[in-house]
Amino acid sequence: MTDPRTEPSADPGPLLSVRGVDIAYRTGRRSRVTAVHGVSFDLHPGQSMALVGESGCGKTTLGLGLLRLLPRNGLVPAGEILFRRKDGSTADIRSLGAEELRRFRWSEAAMVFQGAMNAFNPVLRIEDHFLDTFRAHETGRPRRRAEIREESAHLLEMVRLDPARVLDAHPHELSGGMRQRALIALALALGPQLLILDEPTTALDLLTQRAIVERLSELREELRFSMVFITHDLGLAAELADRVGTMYAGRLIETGTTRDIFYRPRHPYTAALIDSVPPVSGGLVVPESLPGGPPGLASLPPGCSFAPRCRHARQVCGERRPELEVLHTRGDGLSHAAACLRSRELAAEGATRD
Ligand SMILES: Nc1ncnc2c1ncn2[C@@H]1O[C@H](COP(=O)(O)OP(=O)(O)OP(=O)(O)O)[C@@H](O)[C@H]1O
Repeated sequence: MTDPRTEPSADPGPLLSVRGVDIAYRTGRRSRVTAVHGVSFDLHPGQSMALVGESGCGKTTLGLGLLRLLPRNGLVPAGEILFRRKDGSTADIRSLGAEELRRFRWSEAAMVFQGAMNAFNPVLRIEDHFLDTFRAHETGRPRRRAEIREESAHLLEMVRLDPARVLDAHPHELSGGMRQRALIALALALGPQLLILDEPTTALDLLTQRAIVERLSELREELRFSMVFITHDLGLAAELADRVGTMYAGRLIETGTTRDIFYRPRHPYTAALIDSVPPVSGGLVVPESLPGGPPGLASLPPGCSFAPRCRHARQVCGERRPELEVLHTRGDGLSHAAACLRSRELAAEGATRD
């Protein structure tokens, strides 16, 4: 578990500032479902934020929406996604034109998806993927192929792959772990300031997962990029992130430092999520798994979406929807906030974490 950097820095403000973002999917000519509701957070340079929550809570939708990579039926009908570019100017990703967006992706922010096989073109060699990426973003005179090959080799070495073996291979000739490493190298090719990773290691065995996660952490230290890390795996979140955001039914319902979330969760859902993970070591503790499932997007309950499953819910919870409320103020977007009407009361009773 890493601690957020506390020393004062020359931080010129957030790299990414997400304000009141809604993301929806069209489901018919006149119908749509809102998969992400009013999400706001700031991500400062060099920070790593994990987004956690059960399947279907909107993590992937949020990640895709931030870089405008949603499928054709996806849209971002509300909010701002402000990003401070390398030249110091700020862009609202929501309003970038197609060409600006093309230049923005890879060079400012890149995404690594789960299942690297689908991200590669099966008929192209790995070298060709690097070549295409570099060429697509060239502004001046085209660089020589040999020069690009050398740079690609360096990127592959960075993720601990042997370029001699990998550059000339087709994606199917590599193992899952090697493909995922190659994808990370490709995502880093143009020196992005932000990397969004969606379950990048889920399909891999534990040892491979661990090696990739360790390398990612080291690279983040070396290259100082920021990271949004989408995962089901709370262990990975604890290891890779200095901040965690819990999502439930499309909303961000708690955010804080990794320490806040794991040691002092203030939303009963976060607490239940943590309790549902069996401890790696220690005695026989029966995990208190969460009863029921998240609500359907089309039939969200009034009030707090978690209330029907919450053992601490009172009548008011079913009537009034809680906003994210700051419980502990810190700079650099590291405040601890929870969207629970009873969070202070429960904390005082010691009920959210005992
Ligand atoms: N292309 C789509 N069209 C319509 N609805 C979609 C589409 N993609 C996702 N959804 C819906 O949006 C909601 C959020 O899905 P999303 O994949 O973002 O959740 P998630 O938290 O990333 O889940 P997982 O961990 O399983 O990937 C789900 O209810 C899902 O059914």
